[in-house]
Amino acid sequence: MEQLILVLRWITAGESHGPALVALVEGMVAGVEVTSSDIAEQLARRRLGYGRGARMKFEADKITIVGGLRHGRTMGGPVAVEIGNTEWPKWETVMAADPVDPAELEGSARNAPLTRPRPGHADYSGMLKYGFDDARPVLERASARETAARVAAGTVARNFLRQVLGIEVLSHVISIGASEPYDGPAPHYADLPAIDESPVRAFDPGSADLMIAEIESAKKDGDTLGGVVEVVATGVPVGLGSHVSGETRLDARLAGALMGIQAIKGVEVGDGFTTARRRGSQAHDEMVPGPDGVLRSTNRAGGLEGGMTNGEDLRVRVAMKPISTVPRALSTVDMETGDEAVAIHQRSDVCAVPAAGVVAEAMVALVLAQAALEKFGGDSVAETGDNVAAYRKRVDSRPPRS
Ligand SMILES: Cc1cc2nc3c(=O)[nH]c(=O)nc-3n(C[C@H](O)[C@H](O)[C@H](O)COP(=O)(O)O)c2cc1C
Ligand SMILES: C=C(O[C@@H]1CC(C(=O)O)=C[C@@H](OP(=O)(O)O)[C@H]1O)C(=O)O
Repeated sequence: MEQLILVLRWITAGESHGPALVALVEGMVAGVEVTSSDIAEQLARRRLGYGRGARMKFEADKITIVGGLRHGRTMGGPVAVEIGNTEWPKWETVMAADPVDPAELEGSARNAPLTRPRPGHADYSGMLKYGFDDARPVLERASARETAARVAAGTVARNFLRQVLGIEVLSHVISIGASEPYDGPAPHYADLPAIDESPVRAFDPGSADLMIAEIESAKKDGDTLGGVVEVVATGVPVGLGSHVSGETRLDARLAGALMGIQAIKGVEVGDGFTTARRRGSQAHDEMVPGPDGVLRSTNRAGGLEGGMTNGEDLRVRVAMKPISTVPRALSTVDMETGDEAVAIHQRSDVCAVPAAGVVAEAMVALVLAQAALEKFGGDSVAETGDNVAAYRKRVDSRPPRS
């Protein structure tokens, strides 16, 4: 019989303009408190942000918990969440699952084939790879609407991390476009409500003003922007991940999950690229004995050494490229005629960096929850919690104190 290894896994399904998205989380222990309002709250955070397009204003995220929860707690089976697209009635014909009469598709711009691929989006490569004459089936799944499902899945992980390990995950925007990057201290979880209040999800109001000015200027010019977001996880125990192989290194797993977010083009762990320019004496986080164990005065490593967490706060940054549906449309080639053309540009976000931060939190939470379940095992919050407590006791006693 095939061996089943059930550590945490997640998957999403659904299209941007289909009836719904679905998120499935398998391998979560029983007893984690999760409610539909917890998921709704996280989804609402993803919709925030100055620079998002028209769709975010009129579309609501309609949640249905399909399985895995009873009376606000996980039961140990897969958690399935459906997020309805409230725009669906407008797309019922063009996105119908069953065959439609071609006559029904005629006469509506919405139903016309999309043959002018957007540089920077998945349209061109997807049309060639999958053999489509129309970019619709490619963009429907490439669209970052899918990130709503990831945030729903991430809510299960973040609730587990909070309840069993006391880990909190937050994010804040470092820069948008060419705005001067924020370089002050990393925020704490208690700062998250203020960050979410900021129209660009920035920690520092001065940096926020610069980001807003960038967005306004890009919008006026019919242009789009990317930016940089930092994710911070606090309360992380030492020893998640492993040094023993490339695929078990937690930095590699975090980078893979974060690069899997639409439009993310770079991941930096701790001071990353800045550290590459430093001398060793200025690059690492020296250790001194403290009353409760080893102390570090800096956290340039972002809480990761040798592919393992080192007990400091985890800090990772992602670089998002500018939105590829540029209103001042880019040059492309019409795939039907071979002629010069301008790319599809009906509507779009100008900048989705603040939302990408919430998605990045979800991915970090899922990877941390997976690493924690691998390390601590268990089938219930109580059992995993006991394992965590025993491990914490063991590591807290080292080194010996005088
Ligand atoms: C939260 C979020 C919102 C996005 N909104 C848009 C959008 O409105 N228009 C667009 O063209 N791309 C948008 N994108 C980016 C595209 O999904 C992305 O560029 C596309 O999938 C190709 O990215 P890739 O090169 O990383 O695969 C968004 C990305 C994220 C993370
Ligand atoms: C719908 C969401 O993001 C969408 C992501 C997206 C893209 O190409 O990635 C394109 C836009 O959709 P549309 O082309 O329908 O206007 C965004 O609104 C969402 O985040 O919920």
